[in-house]
Amino acid sequence: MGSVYAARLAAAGHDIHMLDRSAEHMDAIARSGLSVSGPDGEYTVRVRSASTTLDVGPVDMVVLAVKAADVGTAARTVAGSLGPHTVVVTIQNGLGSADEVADVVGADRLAVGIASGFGASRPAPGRVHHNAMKAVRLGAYAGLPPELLDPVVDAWRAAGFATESVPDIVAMQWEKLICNVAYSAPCALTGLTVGEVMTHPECGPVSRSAAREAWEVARALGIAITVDDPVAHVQDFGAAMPAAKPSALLDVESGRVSEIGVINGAVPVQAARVGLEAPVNETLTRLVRTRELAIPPRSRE
Ligand SMILES: NC(=O)C1=CN([C@@H]2O[C@H](COP(=O)(O)OP(=O)(O)OC[C@H]3O[C@@H](n4cnc5c(N)ncnc54)[C@H](OP(=O)(O)O)[C@@H]3O)[C@@H](O)[C@H]2O)C=CC1
Ligand SMILES: CC(C)(CO)C(=O)C(=O)O
Repeated sequence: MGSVYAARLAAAGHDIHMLDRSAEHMDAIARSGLSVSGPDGEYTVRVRSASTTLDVGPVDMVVLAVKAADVGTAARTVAGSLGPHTVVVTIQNGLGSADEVADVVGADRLAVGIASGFGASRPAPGRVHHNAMKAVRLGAYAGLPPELLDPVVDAWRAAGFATESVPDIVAMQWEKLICNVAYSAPCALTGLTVGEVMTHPECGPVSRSAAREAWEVARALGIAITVDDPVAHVQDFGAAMPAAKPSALLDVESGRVSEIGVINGAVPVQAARVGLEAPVNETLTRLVRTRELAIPPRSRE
């Protein structure tokens, strides 16, 4: 996802410095540019730098596009690039990442993003693919003033993202969480794509129950989600990218630990806060973790 963001922002004329711990990906980009294929065809862009280390003074915006387990380390890594007016945008699925980033970079410079309907993957070093590109919603975590948030929103919009500034980031996160719980664990457990889960006679009902359950928990918590029908909500989401494999499935396929704990696993934790249970998401989470326990310890670090 970081490569998709970088490519579009670079194509819109921004100076982009990319940091990733994959030397192969960074070297390929530094050598031949970053190639993107997606709903609007294929293109290759040049970025200012692509490296496994970051040596850039204060920048206007830092985007953290790592998995939930890595946000703390990533936030500490970019400390040298933060000036008094640098906005940090952190974009993860699931719940809890923004709190961790706020502790490191400070709550008042933080914007929280939710990216929806991309289905992104990295087929080869220097190349990324995304199935669709529905929206990037951004909002202030706490005290980020509009004079710092608004130019960030404008820049994402001008780069071609359907970007909306959102006042209630918690509702935004739950609206996406309902979609993710429908596909993350069901796909990770079965190997099915998003579209296959939607129409599957056995797995489809499980996926819809997971979404319904998350929706009920959000309502019990008093979160101001604007979703009236959770099943229609997740079907609209899935219909835009039937061929996509959620990152939880990509992780399981490549022997990595997924974000299941902050996606399906977040639902029972949040349910307990209001005295509820969430057995569908709890069971799905335990089954994904069972698969993950078969991963050799080094990949789990
Ligand atoms: N993929 C998708 O379609 C979508 C994903 N999301 C969310 O976006 C977030 C990112 O997902 P995604 O792009 O798929 O994740 P990936 O794992 O594909 O990309 C993250 C990259 O960041 C690298 N990285 C992690 N920590 C550091 C660090 N400290 N310093 C430098 N590089 C680091 C990782 O390296 P390494 O491989 O070594 O770990 C990896 O190359 C997740 O929360 C995901 O749920 C949201 C919408 C769509
Ligand atoms: C593909 C999926 C379902 C998970 O990575 C996703 O979150 C998105 O593209 O919005």
